[in-house]
Amino acid sequence: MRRLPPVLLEDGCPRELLSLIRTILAACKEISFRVGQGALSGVLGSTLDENIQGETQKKLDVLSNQLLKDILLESGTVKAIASEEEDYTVAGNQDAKYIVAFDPLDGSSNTDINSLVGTIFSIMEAPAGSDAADQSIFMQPGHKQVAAGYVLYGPSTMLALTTGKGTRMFTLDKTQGSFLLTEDFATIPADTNEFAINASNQRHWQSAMQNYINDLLEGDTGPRAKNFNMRWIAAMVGDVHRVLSRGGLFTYPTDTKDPNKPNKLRLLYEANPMAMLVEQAGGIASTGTERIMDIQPDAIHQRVAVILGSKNEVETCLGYHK
Ligand SMILES: O=P(O)(O)OC[C@H]1O[C@](O)(COP(=O)(O)O)[C@@H](O)[C@@H]1O
Ligand SMILES: [Mg+2]
Ligand SMILES: [Mg+2]
Repeated sequence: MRRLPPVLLEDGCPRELLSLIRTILAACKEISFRVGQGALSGVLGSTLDENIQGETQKKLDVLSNQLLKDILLESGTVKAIASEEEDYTVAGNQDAKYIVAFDPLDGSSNTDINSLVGTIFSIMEAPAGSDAADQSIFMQPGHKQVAAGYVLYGPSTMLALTTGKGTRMFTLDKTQGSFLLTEDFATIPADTNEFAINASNQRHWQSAMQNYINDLLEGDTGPRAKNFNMRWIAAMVGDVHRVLSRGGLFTYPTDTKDPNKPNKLRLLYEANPMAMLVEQAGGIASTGTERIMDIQPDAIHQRVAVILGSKNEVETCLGYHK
């Protein structure tokens, strides 16, 4: 089985970008080890702190963030970082070419139940001549990403990665510490009979999503004339992994549950990297009204509605939003 560096070099991936990706993966291997140790690691449970978004930080959120931040900044491979767990961006090496936005631990409510979690990352070039300390260097639409990926800490630790040449899956061989290529070009089937949504929010959804989900639930006796299955992992990284593996529609739509927070998922380090992975595997990623990767961000922790996955099913869902 092939290791990651030769696979990426063959694609024409610049050495500086490869080096940055390997640095991120070095931190992820450490996170994988700590997550795998579970209760033995002493880092299950919550801290007494909240992040800038008002969410209680899990000990593993803080640890994962610290590992990624320290390794990235010490390596000199990155000009600046933005993280879910950092209030503001953090300046790195002024001379480095790339900037990285990451969700150090996605699905952190799953940590205490030994269920799926992962790290999501998005890499862009810093604008020429920009200042590493300038927060606005991250205000670029997702189509500017040069690479995106996640590491899923599941029964096996897997990396899904794209540098714009398709989406590939690697599996961490823990006996030698290398990510080995296990699926060359992931392809999301255009049709599906599986969807993922947190249905407990149903009464707060907008009418378009209400109508779409109602029609799915009516199964073969309704307008869709087929039965659908539902899954919800409560970790976007796990739900998107399933979509990349066997298709499906995943959505976290706009809702009115909390008027100050109409959307849940964050654009820079959740929606954009997942959108790039999904599009590179033949799927679609939209807010309901626009392509996620065309959104011009205006804040580091900006949130967006997400509807992604199998092309034909997402298009059907988008039809309800017109
Ligand atoms: O609590 P809910 O409504 O099930 O939300 C789950 C969603 O929240 C998230 O866990 C948010 O990510 P974090 O754990 O990084 O804050 C998504 O991964 C997931 O899709
Ligand atoms: Mg997350
Ligand atoms: Mg997180």
